[in-house]
Amino acid sequence: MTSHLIIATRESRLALWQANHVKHLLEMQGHTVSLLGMTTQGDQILDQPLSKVGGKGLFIKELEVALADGSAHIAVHSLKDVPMDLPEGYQLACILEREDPRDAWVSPHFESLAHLPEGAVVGTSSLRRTVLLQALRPDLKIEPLRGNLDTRLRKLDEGQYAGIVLASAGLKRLGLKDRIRHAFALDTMTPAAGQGAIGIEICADRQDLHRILSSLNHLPTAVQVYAERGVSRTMGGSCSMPLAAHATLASGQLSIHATWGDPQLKNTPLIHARAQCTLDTSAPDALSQATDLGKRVAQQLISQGALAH
Ligand SMILES: NCc1[nH]cc(CCC(=O)O)c1CC(=O)O
Repeated sequence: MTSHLIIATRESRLALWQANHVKHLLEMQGHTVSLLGMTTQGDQILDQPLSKVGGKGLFIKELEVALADGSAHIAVHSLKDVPMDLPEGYQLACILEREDPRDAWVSPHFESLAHLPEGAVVGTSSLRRTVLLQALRPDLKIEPLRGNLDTRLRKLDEGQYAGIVLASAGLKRLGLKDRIRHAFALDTMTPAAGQGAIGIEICADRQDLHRILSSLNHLPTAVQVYAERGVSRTMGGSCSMPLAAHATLASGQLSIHATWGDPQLKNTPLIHARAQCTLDTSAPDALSQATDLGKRVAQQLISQGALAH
């Protein structure tokens, strides 16, 4: 049976690209789909880092209200912006195949971090990117940079920064791949949990929508990002914790690497942990096995001195 589906989305160019991508996938299955564009608090408060104004939930609350009052059926999110625990009554119905999860170095004049002069200014408001950059180049001056991708690129082009760090996935989706000087190595600029993946949220009581969306679920991506999110959940991670987690799945082995940095940005060394397990993605409990692996890696971080919230 086909349905008419309304997608709630933020109105940044990246959010609209992602919503239109989901629209297209659903239309290929015979559904008719329209978009409901919305502005969220996260889009409006631009003068402060997210870690100060209340974090990830800010980008999705208005969309959840639209789901609850029936003005939309599904909400499309960058998974990275979705809190670990959704409010009561909401669930993630599916995870789409992940784009490049790596962070990208973007700079008009400098090929890489190694080419930056002593004390150069790098733009990012992410605590994770800040501690990872400081570990690579303690001399750099990290300055805040917020706004959607176009805004951040404009600020870079105005000359306020020698370079900035952005998610490769967003740049590629918006046709801005040429702005990427190089993608950072996964083991030194480890991405945020879920980076590059798209998650679709529904009201938990809508089994009909769950069935429709389950056909869009990409299981290998789902187990990887559930493992990554397992780390964040166990650490009580939010944007106020410098936490990185990246999982890979190859030949039935799920491997994860997580990094924790001091949120006070003291020059304490980063804490790393790794773990792996064999995983049959077709097992009914594959996602909870993946989450458990993430939990295990988080406990290793904690046993080495990382502070959970
Ligand atoms: N925090 C904002 C945000 N949320 C998702 C992406 C990029 C796309 C993705 O990770 O899926 C970005 C921009 C960035 O981090 O550069």
